[in-house]
Amino acid sequence: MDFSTVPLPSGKHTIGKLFDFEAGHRLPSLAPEHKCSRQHGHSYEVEVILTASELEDPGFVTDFGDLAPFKKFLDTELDHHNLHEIMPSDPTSERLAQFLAGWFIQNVEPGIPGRLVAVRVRETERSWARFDVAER
Ligand SMILES: Nc1nc2c(c(=O)[nH]1)N=C([C@H](O)[C@H](O)COP(=O)(O)OP(=O)(O)OP(=O)(O)O)CN2
Ligand SMILES: [Zn+2]
Repeated sequence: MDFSTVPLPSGKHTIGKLFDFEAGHRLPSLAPEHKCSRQHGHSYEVEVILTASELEDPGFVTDFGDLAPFKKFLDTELDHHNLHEIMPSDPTSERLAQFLAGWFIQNVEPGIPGRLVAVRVRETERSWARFDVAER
């Protein structure tokens, strides 16, 4: 069969990569009777989502392997830490997603062709928050 005539539609490529870490937190701004005001921990899952206007050889938005500095940051600075050491205000999933987007843009983006679109943070199997980076 000849597949050379299959048309390639115009559109945008998006990639994502999942990371995880374990950390403790509490949300002190909540009422004392709220369970999340007490110290507790989560197995956090973080997904970074990237796009690029054009693919780099051999057809990547960004080589998944080039996201290794983000994994190193999570492993050394967040894994088995208390998130209050890192974030000044209540470390909700929403704020954590925004903070991680900022760190990624500052420290990983300059060395890769892709641009960060969003960061999704999952605290539990059923709860997640996503921060969408504004158009740049
Ligand atoms: N919008 C948000 N709401 C809540 C956050 C948050 O970051 N953003 N965080 C919490 C707590 O951290 C809590 O640990 C997680 O909440 P919840 O989903 O209620 O956790 P459970 O697994 O215990 O949920 P159940 O459905 O009750 O089992 C609270 N809210
Ligand atoms: Zn929590």
